[in-house]
Amino acid sequence: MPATRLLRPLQTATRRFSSTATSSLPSSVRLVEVSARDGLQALKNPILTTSQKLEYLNKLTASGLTHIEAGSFVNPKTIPQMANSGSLMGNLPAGPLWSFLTPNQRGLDAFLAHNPDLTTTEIAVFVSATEEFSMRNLGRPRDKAMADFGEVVRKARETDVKVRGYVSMVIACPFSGPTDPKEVGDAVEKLLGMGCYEVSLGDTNGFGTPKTVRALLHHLVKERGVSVDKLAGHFHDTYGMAVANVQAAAEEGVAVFDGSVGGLGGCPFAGPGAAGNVATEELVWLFEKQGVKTGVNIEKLIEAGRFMSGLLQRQGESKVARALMGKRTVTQEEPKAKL
Ligand SMILES: CC(C)(COP(=O)([O-])OP(=O)([O-])OC[C@H]1O[C@@H](n2cnc3c(N)ncnc32)[C@H](O)[C@@H]1OP(=O)([O-])[O-])[C@@H](O)C(=O)NCCC(=O)NCCSC(=O)C[C@@](C)(O)CC(=O)[O-]
Repeated sequence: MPATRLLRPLQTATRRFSSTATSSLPSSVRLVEVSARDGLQALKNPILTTSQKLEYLNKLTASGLTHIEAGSFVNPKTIPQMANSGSLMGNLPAGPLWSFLTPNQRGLDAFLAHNPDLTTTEIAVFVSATEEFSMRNLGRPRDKAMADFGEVVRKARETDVKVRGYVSMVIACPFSGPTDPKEVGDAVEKLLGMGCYEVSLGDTNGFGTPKTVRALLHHLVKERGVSVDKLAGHFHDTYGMAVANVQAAAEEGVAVFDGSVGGLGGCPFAGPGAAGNVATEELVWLFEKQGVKTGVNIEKLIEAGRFMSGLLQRQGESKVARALMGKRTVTQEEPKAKL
């Protein structure tokens, strides 16, 4: 067969792929930085002081991030790293929206007791799509957790507190296997119905693949009519699939993604080996290289990651940060590329 005939289908396929991939991505995304909560919560030591955390949060703010989870009002005996979350309030830098995880009414009361500026702070509530993880993470069955959070959100909304929602184990659960997308849909609808402005879909153990992520979003958006504007992606990178899953979700219309600088973290109740979120550096690189605006300066973000690595005395997991710090990406055009 002549070479031109062999090339033609390939060129057509490439054209089709490029136009689909770029046209279906949003023009900008909002990144929600969770390293100061999800990233740190599993670490028993070193426990970071309030001033160390504030210095880190200032560096994150300087990078241009506009939405940052700063801490949680949870049991300090099980999550000692979050015990000083309240002391951050009042000293948070101007600019971002600051989020605090609250597991119950007591968490909301503690949040309010620290006189938060309600124009720049919010709480986040969290449920599980699976019964087993609900018991481990919240000590309550799903129905009870949802009913309790219904009251928390009602009271929060009465006092004009914005509430973000999370659903964990949206793809699969290490304790019960694959998650039925209908369970996720039920939880998402209940959280939105009670007054959460957005629900972040937690692939807590990183079991997702682009195929399962697309199937979940298809169920939520196409079959149940959930507005994609109300959804965020929260992908852990346990199996190295998080970037691929983010790309798939973005192509399905999701435009809000949680990330953790340096890929720090993991839920302490999600079983052994639960890894951190997709590194925020990877999110910035992935999107900016495809012309999708993040508003984040990657060099300043990497500087924040270096600072955190120094505090924790451990290397970050971000390949992008490592490449840019070590200038391993050197190609003909890369050194001149503006990031
Ligand atoms: C789940 C509860 C609240 C059970 O709290 P409970 O139902 O109230 O249970 P309890 O009454 O048996 O209380 C247990 C202990 O927690 C204390 N307590 C209770 N509530 C509070 C509070 N608000 N602030 C401070 N202390 C609290 C309470 O005082 C008691 O202390 P003790 O008497 O044993 O000394 C508690 O065990 C807890 O705070 N656990 C930590 C949960 C947590 O932080 N999980 C990780 C975050 S979720 C996550 O990472 C997933 C996510 C969001 O990232 C998305 C994803 O990746 O999928």
